[in-house]
Amino acid sequence: MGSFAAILLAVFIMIMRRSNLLRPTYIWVATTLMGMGLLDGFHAALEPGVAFVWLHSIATLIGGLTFALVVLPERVSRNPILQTAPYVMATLSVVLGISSIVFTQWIPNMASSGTFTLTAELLNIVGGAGFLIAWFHFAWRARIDDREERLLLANHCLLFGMAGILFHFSILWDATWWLWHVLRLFAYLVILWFFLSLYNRNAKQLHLSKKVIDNTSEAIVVTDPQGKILDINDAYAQITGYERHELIGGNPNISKSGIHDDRFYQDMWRQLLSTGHWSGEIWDRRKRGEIFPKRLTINAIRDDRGNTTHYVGIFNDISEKKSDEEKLKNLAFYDPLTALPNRALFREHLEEITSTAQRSRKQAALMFIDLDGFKDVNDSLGHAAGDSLLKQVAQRLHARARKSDIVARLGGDEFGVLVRDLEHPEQIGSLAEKMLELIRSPVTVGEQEVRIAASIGIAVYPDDAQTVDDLYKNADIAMYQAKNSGRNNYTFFLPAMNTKAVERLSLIHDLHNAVEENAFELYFQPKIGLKDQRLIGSEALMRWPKPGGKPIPTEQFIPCAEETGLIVPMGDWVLAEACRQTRQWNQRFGTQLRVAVNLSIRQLYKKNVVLDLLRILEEQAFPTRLLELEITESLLMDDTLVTIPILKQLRDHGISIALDDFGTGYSSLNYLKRFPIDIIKIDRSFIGDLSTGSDEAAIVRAIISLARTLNIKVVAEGVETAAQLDFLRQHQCDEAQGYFVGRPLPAAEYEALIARP
Ligand SMILES: Nc1nc2c(ncn2[C@@H]2O[C@H](COP(=O)(O)O[C@H]3[C@@H](O)[C@H](n4cnc5c(=O)[nH]c(N)nc54)O[C@@H]3COP(=O)(O)O)[C@@H](O)[C@H]2O)c(=O)[nH]1
Repeated sequence: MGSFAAILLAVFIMIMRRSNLLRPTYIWVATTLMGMGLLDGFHAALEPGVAFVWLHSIATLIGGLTFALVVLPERVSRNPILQTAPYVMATLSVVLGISSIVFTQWIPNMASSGTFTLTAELLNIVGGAGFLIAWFHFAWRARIDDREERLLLANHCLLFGMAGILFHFSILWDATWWLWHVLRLFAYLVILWFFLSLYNRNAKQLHLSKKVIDNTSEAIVVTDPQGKILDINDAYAQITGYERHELIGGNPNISKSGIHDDRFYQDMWRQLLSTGHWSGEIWDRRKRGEIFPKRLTINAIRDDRGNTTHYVGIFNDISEKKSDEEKLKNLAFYDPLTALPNRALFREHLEEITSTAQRSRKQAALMFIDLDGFKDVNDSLGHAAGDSLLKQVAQRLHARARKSDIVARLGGDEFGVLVRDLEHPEQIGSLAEKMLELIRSPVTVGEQEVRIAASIGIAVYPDDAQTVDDLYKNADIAMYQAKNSGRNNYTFFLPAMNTKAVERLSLIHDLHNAVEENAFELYFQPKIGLKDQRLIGSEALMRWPKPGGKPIPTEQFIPCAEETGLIVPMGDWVLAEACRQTRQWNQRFGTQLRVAVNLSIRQLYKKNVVLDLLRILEEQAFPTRLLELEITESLLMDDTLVTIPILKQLRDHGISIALDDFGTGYSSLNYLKRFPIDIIKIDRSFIGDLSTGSDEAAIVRAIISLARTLNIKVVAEGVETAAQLDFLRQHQCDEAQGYFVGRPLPAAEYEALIARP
């Protein structure tokens, strides 16, 4: 019965081995058991007698020797010749078993006169010793790993080993005969238990692995060496869109996208065959036709002899990752508002274009476009309006450029256009003209129509600069030149501009420092009432003294402060200081002197401008009725929808609004009645020649008379002579200001003037 069980077990083990449920070393155990079982079983086909002893004895010898081989160090037992040992032993067992039945006469007599022969004893002792060595090996190894498994094997070997040692006594008494049989039976049962528990454990593990594979989010496919699909997991079906039955037996190339050429797949197979591994990104096609990227790893599964038995492919759908990467790339290289390339990408293009232009000997041009008045739109209509304006300008520029040109947003209200393959620099001039025209045409922002302009600077490669940095710098310089020469135009870079640009940069730098260090001074230019020629107040004028040098002219630093926006903090300081000083004088001298302060467009377009101005007045305890704010004609006309309500509010609080440089701008007397203006300051260019019959005299007379009808006060600027003053008094001009009346004076000197009786 034991031997029958052993043969069954051996077959069972072989099956388990084939389905990879057992580790390779158990093939030794399986073949040994089969050999022993066969030999033990063959004795059933023989007459009771000596053959029994012979078959049992060689079964013990073969079993013991085979098990003993297990103890050999792995590097020895891996020897190909030794690998065949279990098969040799099993074959030997079959041959010996059959020949023992056929040639019974050859079976050596192994028992006589109630004892075993020496040969029989030796066969059993050697076999038993082999088992005991294996027992010791398994018991020892059980301390290190796979404790339960090895202990069962150890017990099995111990039982067979004891049976071998007890063999000598089995013939002596019935009890030892039974004991010998029971030991061998138990040995078979222990090994049966061992394999059953092993099978159970492995089956559970396999089940678990299958579950893990099926539930993993990565797609897994198993193929045979020829690439035929043997199995897939759920994720594979889900990602590819194919049903399981559509794939099993087929080839994974069913999902080929057609994006990769044959060479790609040939390289993949070459690497797979040589290294057993391939990993990379590949585009495949889902069942419904959609192409998707995946990160694929293929591994070859090899048997003990190194032959590939399967390929396992594992992949992730990386569409999302790819789109995230794309988004990141967009963030890094594209402006999110306008979707145009940003400064970084523009620079890359510039570098690439300049290098190709170098090779092809063609020219390339860089245009820097800076919007004029954008900040004012932003400040007055809000950032959403500013954004909408930028988007529309971007669209217009993009639509106008050629496909080969690059239009980019370089930051804020600054755009760049890169024109490649320039045949003649003149063609860039007409492009700039068209761009200016596009920017100039009205833009609808929300409910409102806005008009802006731009200044364009152009630098040509390689004529104007040989490096990208220099090209940038020179286009920038040209752009500032365009701004300085009146805006809304374009300027080509000229080498002479470089010096001016350096001066300008140094002025901006110094201006920043001056604002931080509060390095400005306030001068006061007296104004008199023409009726009684008494001092009625002053115009506060900013001065920037240079330590150890000449003061920096206002015409130089005021425009620069306007451009950089520094005029806002500077203007706030002027207002506060003018009010503080005038209040002090009024308190000290019991006067009601007024003060006029220039208001820049930047200040006017500042958010909360009214509240900020009122706060400053309150802080300085200065009455609003004594303050005049001077604005220029062009500022008033720039965006009447914005400026008029602000001026009205200021006026409602008692502040007078004076229209400065009157006559130099739009000069339409018609608008005067519509706008909230209290004072007109006739520009000094009209005061120069007031001789009888001159045009200027006629204009001045007309202005005074119109202002009277509109109930607007008139101040004449730039009065330099007594004759001019007389003329103005005769024609009932209200007030006068100019060098004849008094030059702009430092506070102390102006104070002396007030104190004069
Ligand atoms: N936003 C601000 N602008 C300011 C401020 N301070 C000055 N300015 C503006 O700078 C421009 C030049 O001003 P400035 O050099 O101070 O010249 C003023 C006077 O000195 C000059 N003036 C006065 N009388 C005469 C004269 O008889 N002849 C003559 N040739 N020049 C004279 O005129 C300037 C004042 O002009 P206006 O402002 O138009 O009344 C100038 O535009 C200033 O506005 C500031 O704090 N903020």
